[in-house]
Amino acid sequence: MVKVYYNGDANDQVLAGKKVAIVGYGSQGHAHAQNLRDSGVDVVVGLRQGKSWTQAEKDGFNVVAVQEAVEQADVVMILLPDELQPKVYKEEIEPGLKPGKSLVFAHGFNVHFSQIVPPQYVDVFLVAPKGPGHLVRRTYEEGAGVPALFAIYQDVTGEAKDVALAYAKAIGSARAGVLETTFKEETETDLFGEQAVLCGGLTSLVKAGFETLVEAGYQPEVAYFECLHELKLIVDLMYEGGLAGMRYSISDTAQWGDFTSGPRVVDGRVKEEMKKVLEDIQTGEFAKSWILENQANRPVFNAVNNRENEHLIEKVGAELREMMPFVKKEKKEAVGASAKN
Ligand SMILES: NC(=O)C1=CN([C@@H]2O[C@H](COP(=O)(O)OP(=O)(O)OC[C@H]3O[C@@H](n4cnc5c(N)ncnc54)[C@H](OP(=O)(O)O)[C@@H]3O)[C@@H](O)[C@H]2O)C=CC1
Ligand SMILES: CC[C@](O)(C(C)=O)C(=O)O
Ligand SMILES: [Mg+2]
Ligand SMILES: [Mg+2]
Repeated sequence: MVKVYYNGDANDQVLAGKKVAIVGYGSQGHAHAQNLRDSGVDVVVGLRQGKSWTQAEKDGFNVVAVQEAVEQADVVMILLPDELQPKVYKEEIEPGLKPGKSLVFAHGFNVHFSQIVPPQYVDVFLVAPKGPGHLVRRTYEEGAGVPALFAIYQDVTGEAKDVALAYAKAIGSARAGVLETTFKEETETDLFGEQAVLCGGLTSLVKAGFETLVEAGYQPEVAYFECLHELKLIVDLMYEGGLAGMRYSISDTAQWGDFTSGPRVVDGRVKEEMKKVLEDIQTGEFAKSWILENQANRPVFNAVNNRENEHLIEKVGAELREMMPFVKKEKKEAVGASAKN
C-alpha cells in the first residue's frame, strides 16, 4: 500500500511564524481560512470588493486586495474559480511573488494545462481536499476531516513537502489521510471523478431514475424520496463500510436486484463512454472546451444550468425539504451565485 500521511507525520513548526494568504473566500476558501485559523495559523484573505469580502470580514478576517495579501504572505493558496485564476494570477499574484514563497493550488488544472506558468524561484505545490469545501469546514468542526492529495511541482527551498503536509494537517485533512500524487494525476483523476461518477454520473443517474418513475405514472414525491433523498442514506453506509457495509443493511431482495439489474443499467457501454471521457481529459480536449466556453461568456453552461434548475425534481425536492428541518440547508441561497462561502 502507498504511504498515507496522518497528523503525526506533519511538522506544525514549518508554518509557525509564517503568514498564509487565502486568495478567494468561496467553497474552499472560507473552509481553508477558518480551519487554518482554528489550527493556530496566521491567515490573511485576499479578495476583490464584493460579497465574499463582506463575509470574510464578518467572519473576523483581515481582508485586503489580492496583491497586498500575496505581498504580506509566505504561503499563497489560490482558491479562485479555475477559469478566473490565469488572469488574476498574471495581474495580481505573480507581481507579489518573491523568492522563497510558496505558491499553492487546491487543483492542478491551470498548472497542468499550462494556463499558469509559475516562476522558477518559488515553491509550487498543491493540497487538494477530496471533498466539497463546505464539508472541509463542517468535518473539521466535528473533529474529523476530508482526505487530501498533495503534489510537489517545484521545491526551491527544500521545505515544500513539509509545508504541504503541515498545511494539510491544519485544514484537518491529515486526520483522514493524505496521499502524495503528481499535478497530472490529481488533475486528471479529479476531473474524471467529478464528470463520470460524483457529479455528472450521479446527477444523470438520479434524474434518469426519477424521470422513469414519473413518466410511468408514479407520484413525483415518491420518486424523489426513492431516487434522491434515500441516496444519501445509502451512500452514508458505503462511506462507513464500503459496498459490503451498505449491502449488509439492505434487504436480500434489494441485494439480488443490485447484482442482477445494476450491471444492466451501468453496462459495458457506460464504461466505454467513461473511457472516452477520460481520454478527452487526458488529451486536453475537455480543458480546451471549458476555456473556450468561458471566453464566450458561458452560453452553454448558463443555458443548461437554467434548464436543470427548472427540472421537476428540483421543485418537488424543495417543497419536501421545507418539511424536513433536520436536513441541513448548506447555503441554499448561493445556488447560481458565483461565491459559495
Ligand atoms: N469547490 C470545491 O469544493 C473544490 C474546489 N477545488 C478547487 O479550489 C479552487 C476554488 O474553487 P471553489 O472554492 O469552488 O471556488 P468558488 O467559486 O467557491 O470561490 C470563488 C471565490 O473567488 C472570489 N473571486 C472571484 N473572482 C475574483 C477576483 N477577480 N479577485 C478576487 N477574488 C475573486 C469570489 O469572490 P466574490 O464574492 O467577489 O465573487 C469567491 O470568494 C479551484 O481551483 C477548484 O478546482 C478543489 C477541491 C474541491
Ligand atoms: C467533486 C467536485 C470537486 O472535484 C470536489 C468537490 O472535489 C470540485 O471540483 O468541486
Ligand atoms: Mg474534487
Ligand atoms: Mg474538481
